Amino acid sequence: MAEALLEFRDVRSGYGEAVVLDNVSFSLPEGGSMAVLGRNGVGKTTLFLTAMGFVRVSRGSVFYKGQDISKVPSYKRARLGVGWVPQERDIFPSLTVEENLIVAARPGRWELNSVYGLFPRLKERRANMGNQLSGGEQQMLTIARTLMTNPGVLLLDEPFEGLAPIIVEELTDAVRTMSEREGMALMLVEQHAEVALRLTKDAIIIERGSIAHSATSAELLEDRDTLERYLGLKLGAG
Ligand SMILES: Nc1ncnc2c1ncn2[C@@H]1O[C@H](COP(=O)(O)OP(=O)(O)OP(=O)(O)O)[C@@H](O)[C@H]1O
Repeated sequence: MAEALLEFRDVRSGYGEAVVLDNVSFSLPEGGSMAVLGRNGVGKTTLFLTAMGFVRVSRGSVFYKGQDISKVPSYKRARLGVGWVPQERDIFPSLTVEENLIVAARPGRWELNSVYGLFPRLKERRANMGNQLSGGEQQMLTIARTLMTNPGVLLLDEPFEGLAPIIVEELTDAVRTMSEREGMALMLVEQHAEVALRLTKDAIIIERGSIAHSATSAELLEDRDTLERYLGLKLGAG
């Protein structure tokens, strides 16, 4: 079995006195990819915030590459390789695309050329200012900036939300290439279960702060009952 890259062991976390996640255990292997599914407000974003250390763990532990990082501050987790792509697009509006990428850069296999290879549209726009980009291009730049930090794992929080279908297609192609061809480990929070399941190897469904179901993504895609029970989804046949 591949070694665990990011692992939650019996994690409880939340805001102040409010417990949001409880009893959460999962293991993302090197090169793995995991969809995090669940209805609104069940704790998906909180799971990422807990992995990043923005939300405190009150029980259990978070491990990265075998190291207990439960008490490691967020900036150090980022430096260790936990790469967070927040829901809010995170770019510098008054820098060009290329400057946005360069300021994020840390040594590793992801550098300007390889990132432009993944996002040709950003190469075309490399001299444009951040604030001259469309929403979809800003989202690409947000992901690309995190890649430039050469993380060990990417945590993508609803990266396709509110984007035009054509852009979603470009972005899903990039995520697939990253994951399947480049072996980049990632976790993906996504409202559209079908999109997420087609991009990942494994999936967990969160319900009221705990993992209600876990399966391979391929299995879950076929498991209409489970998708309907936890996500209220009625997928068409095939
Ligand atoms: N800063 C905060 N302080 C207190 N409670 C919060 C805070 N952020 C989120 N919560 C609560 O934590 C719970 C889980 O929220 P979270 O954003 O993790 O859910 P989610 O599954 O990502 O939902 P969505 O799909 O709507 O983004 C919700 O009940 C929410 O109200």
